[in-house]
Amino acid sequence: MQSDSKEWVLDAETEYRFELDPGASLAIKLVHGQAEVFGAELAEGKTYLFGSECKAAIFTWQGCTLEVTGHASTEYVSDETPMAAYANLHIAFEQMRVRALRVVHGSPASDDDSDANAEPPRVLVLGPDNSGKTTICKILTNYAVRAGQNWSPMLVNVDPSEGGWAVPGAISAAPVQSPLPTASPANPLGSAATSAPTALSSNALVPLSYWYGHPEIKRNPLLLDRLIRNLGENVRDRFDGDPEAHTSGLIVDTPSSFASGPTSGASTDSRHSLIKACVDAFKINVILVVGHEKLNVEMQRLYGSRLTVLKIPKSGGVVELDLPYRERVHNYQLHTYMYGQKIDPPPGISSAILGGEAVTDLILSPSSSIISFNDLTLYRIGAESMAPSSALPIGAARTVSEMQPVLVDPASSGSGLLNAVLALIAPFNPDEAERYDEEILDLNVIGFLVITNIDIPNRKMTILSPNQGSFAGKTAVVGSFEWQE
Ligand SMILES: Nc1ncnc2c1ncn2[C@@H]1O[C@H](COP(=O)(O)OP(=O)(O)OP(=O)(O)O)[C@@H](O)[C@H]1O
Repeated sequence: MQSDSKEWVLDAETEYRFELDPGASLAIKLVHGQAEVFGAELAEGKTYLFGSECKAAIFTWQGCTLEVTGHASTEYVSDETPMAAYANLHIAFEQMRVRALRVVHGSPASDDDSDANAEPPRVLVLGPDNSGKTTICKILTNYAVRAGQNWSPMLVNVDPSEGGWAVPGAISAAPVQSPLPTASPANPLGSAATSAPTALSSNALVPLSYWYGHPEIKRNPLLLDRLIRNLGENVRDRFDGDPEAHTSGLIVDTPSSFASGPTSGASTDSRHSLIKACVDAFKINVILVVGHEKLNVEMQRLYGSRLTVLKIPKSGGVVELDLPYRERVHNYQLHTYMYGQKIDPPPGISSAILGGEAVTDLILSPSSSIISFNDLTLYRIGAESMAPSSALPIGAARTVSEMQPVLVDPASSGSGLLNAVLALIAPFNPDEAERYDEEILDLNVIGFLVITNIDIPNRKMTILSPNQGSFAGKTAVVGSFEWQE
């Protein structure tokens, strides 16, 4: 054992919780027994690295011994966890999947009458700030993937402040085939292949993303509503073409502002319409409300008659994340998107794995290219600062609607493009007759860029992107995220 390592012996159904300071890393080895990090099992004898201010827990059902090296700013063992309740939920969802698969295979109906309308679980997770929504989505997804039935549940993230697999500002969906690791808040849902084809990560996901561009939903709820519906339509298309994949179901992680209006500045109306957008778009049949009595009552009233609304316990381990922390996480996410993930192991640890991969496999080298202003067409959606429609005097019309794509001229000094994060958008419909004004809102993202320099006299700008390629003729959309190395 390393001299600065500590051994933790965990009883059955307890968890070791830790929090890391900026720059600190932690190496955890499962010495023996069984253990998992948010539903993903650890392999005995392997060392797992955590960094970038990660806050997480290693839970054990049967008991285990962990060897922990490095410095955690907070670490303790808790025997009060809601894991049994989450596991019961998983069992209920598993039964729904099995029943749905039986119907797809045309197997004879069992005694169970409900086979007639057997639907896989399509779950919406709601809850206030720091209730552990993302963690619950991850645990339920990981349990499904581990069930040994070849399930690949669709995990959907409609929280634009979170980033998920892409960069913050995007909402996305991906079918998950292998357990999602936890190593850093830079990729809370595991790593995606979008960042670069050279990312040889064996378990990289291929998410479908749409670009909202802002952290807060109140900025443009109409736009978010439309993007959620677009994402839902895409997911449904995928399911229609593959009824077996459909039986794995889906799990949707939402922003806290769907649950708690006043603090987030989101009106009750826009909260409710965004929840409804999710329920419609993903044909939700189960709503999970994490530890919030009032919201549970509200959801029961609105949806209780036609779908299952369940209140589930919040874990005492969930850490309150303040605004400066969230901003640092946005930076980690963008850095990871461009450069891959690098966590220096604590002294004395030479071989370790990061989220299931060898550390060196996760390093990328982005490309910086100078392009002409004419190469890339840039848009912003809606006017730059816009009061919600409801705040306009009655009868007043906007000159620019929330949904209108507005061309951005890099040559204008107030373009706000320096250091801006841009989403590169899939090509427009090649058939001119099929084109329409707001088409750009319905196109998915094919990559993200950052403008690192603007040279107005020479009409050129420098673009940082994960991989090389030409931008000529492409379209990108700017939001309110900025990033500087
Ligand atoms: N049992 C636990 N022990 C230690 N840390 C935990 C535990 N559960 C969750 N966390 C950590 O707490 C933080 C908040 O959790 P999570 O992101 O799941 O909450 P959320 O409700 O999705 O947050 P948001 O307010 O961003 O919507 C994360 O850093 C997560 O890793």
